[in-house]
Amino acid sequence: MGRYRVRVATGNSAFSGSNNQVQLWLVGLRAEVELGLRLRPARGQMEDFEVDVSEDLGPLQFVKLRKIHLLIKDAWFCNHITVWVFEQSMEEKEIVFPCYRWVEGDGIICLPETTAWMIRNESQGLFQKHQEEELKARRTLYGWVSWKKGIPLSVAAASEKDLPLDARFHEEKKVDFERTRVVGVTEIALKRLYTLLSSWNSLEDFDQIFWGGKSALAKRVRLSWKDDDFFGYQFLNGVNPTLLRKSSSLPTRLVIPPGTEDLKAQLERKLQEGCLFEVDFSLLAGIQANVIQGERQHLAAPLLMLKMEPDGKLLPMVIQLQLPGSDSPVPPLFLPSDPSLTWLLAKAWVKNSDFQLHELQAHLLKTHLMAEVFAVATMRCLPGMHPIFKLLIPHLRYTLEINTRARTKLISNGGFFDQAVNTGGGGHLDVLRRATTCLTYRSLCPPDDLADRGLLGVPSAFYAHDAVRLWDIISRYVQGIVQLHYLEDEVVRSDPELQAWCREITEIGLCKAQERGFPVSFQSRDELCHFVTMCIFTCTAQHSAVNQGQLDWYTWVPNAPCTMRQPPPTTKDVTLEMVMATMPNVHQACIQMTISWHLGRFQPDMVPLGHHKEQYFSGPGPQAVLNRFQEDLYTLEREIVARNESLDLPYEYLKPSRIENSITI
Ligand SMILES: CCCCC[C@H](O)/C=C/C=C\C=C\C=C\[C@@H](O)[C@@H](O)CCCC(=O)O
Ligand SMILES: [Fe+2]
Repeated sequence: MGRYRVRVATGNSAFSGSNNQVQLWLVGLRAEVELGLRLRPARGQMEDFEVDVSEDLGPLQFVKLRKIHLLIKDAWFCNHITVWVFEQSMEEKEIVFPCYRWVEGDGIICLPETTAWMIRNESQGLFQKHQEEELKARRTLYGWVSWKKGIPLSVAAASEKDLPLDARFHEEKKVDFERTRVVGVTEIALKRLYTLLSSWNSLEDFDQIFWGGKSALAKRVRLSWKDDDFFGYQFLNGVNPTLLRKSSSLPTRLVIPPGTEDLKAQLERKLQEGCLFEVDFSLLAGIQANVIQGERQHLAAPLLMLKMEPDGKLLPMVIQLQLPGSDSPVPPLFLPSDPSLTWLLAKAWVKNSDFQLHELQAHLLKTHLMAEVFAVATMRCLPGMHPIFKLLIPHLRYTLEINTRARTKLISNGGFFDQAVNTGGGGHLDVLRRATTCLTYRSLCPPDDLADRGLLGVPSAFYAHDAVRLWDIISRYVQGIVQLHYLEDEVVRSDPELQAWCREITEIGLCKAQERGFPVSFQSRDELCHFVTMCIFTCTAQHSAVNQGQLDWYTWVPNAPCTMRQPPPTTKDVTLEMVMATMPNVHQACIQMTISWHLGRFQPDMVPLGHHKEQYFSGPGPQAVLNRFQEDLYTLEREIVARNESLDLPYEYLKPSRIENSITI
């Protein structure tokens, strides 16, 4: 018995309130009571009321709530329920019941109090029963499907409309996304009209469509894209810093034609000096090129060799556009000393190939689709009261919807890839399949990946430096939360939901990825922390590193052509006509600009890394860990700002204030 003050907190997004009435119960260890209230929750409001309860409820464990509709069902977004207990001669005690979900229909929702997982064994099995019922319902809502064979599984939803309401964009995000899409389509139409009668036979003609959404750096790209150091810089700190690696030997595919022995000597000298680097696009070899409006597109599978200069500049040394074949002549090597248009076209082929592997491997597969596997497995295996659910859920916001939209708008039949990209038309799916076969756990963990690629400690590798710093900060945050809940390794080993989550990701979502280093169980807190750090890093920092740069590096189309309309050159005689006949046509270029702007622009409702408002945890321990996380991020922010002040090209993508807390675009 006692007096209780109850606070009902409703979400702030549009339509979060409800005209339906809400009924509440308090459930204690010894009894439960229906509060007899009928409130209509208002958007953005916290509504308090007090009740006297005659029964002895015992320690509160759940709040149950139900929305009652007479005529119209009006979904309610409940943030949380907070209860203060005033008991005889005891100070008031605050108990929080997190929700952060839509309450639909008229079923009863059960909210466990925030520390439930810690006391789950002292609750006469009530929490266990609740968890089982919750996961049974979640497995019905979140199903797996193989969208295309050979790539990670996705959420079972033919379009975003099929997703559960809790996985959907909130109104503000949806309106902004749709508005931007309409602006983009309109911009394409206007640019097509504007260029209907214009020439398209010089590289400057791309200026005719270079308006609309673009960044200051995009304008710099337009001026500097032909420069070799600007070209090399992008493999370290551009939109795709994931392919560059330090050479440990001359690549076997690099067949040196007769008469270019001095080139071989230069390469060997740089190799000996430890400053030879390479980017190998062999993954594209043999991929079927797209046919766009009846016009066959073309693909290459380049190898780029670069040298790291003492001043930190990365300069291209040689480009081989195709793999040598036993029954074909030795492929020509393109050099900086070649005629300028020849060398420019060779570099354009490298950047077109980089566009394919960036968007399909680095961006879609290694961030979006990985995050989707984490999201579906989390919803299917981890109950809301589980500490790893609470740790991860803020970093999974909106990902299922943006990925479902990608499958219906970008990589779908007739989508962006089919319309304007030379791997479109099915080749893009083969690239995804090949990339999936070489998707290793190590490649998703920067300390391992950058060590394997020889990029640790390289002064001008700003992505590498910032990625390792962020990994360490996120790792400390994860360890802080894990150590509060798992007091020894045995608790990890004996957590059935956690072990099921791990298996669901590796064996189901990633299609038996244990052969590629992914775990099928966690034997220690360290193993758990490493994996969860990888999840959060992938959903936040890594996506930021490969997403934001689309606006800067892809809107000046010649710098990263989305398609190539003529075959790669096989001689050094390249004319401007050949270059313009190869580069994307006006329509393809307009689509590239629009998509790059749509996907790379700053999201108006973005939540910066570590600054989600939802409070899934309570008590001083988790709050102290989160506070430390935010402090560490702020320290890194200041470090990056200071470093960037001395740079001609500041590297901004891993500034914590610019990293979104989940993958939403
Ligand atoms: C290929 C890599 C993409 C990674 C995922 C991406 O970030 C997800 C995006 C999801 C949906 C994007 C839709 C964009 C739609 C409009 O910009 C587009 O329709 C504009 C005009 C182009 C066209 O379709 O005609
Ligand atoms: Fe993205």
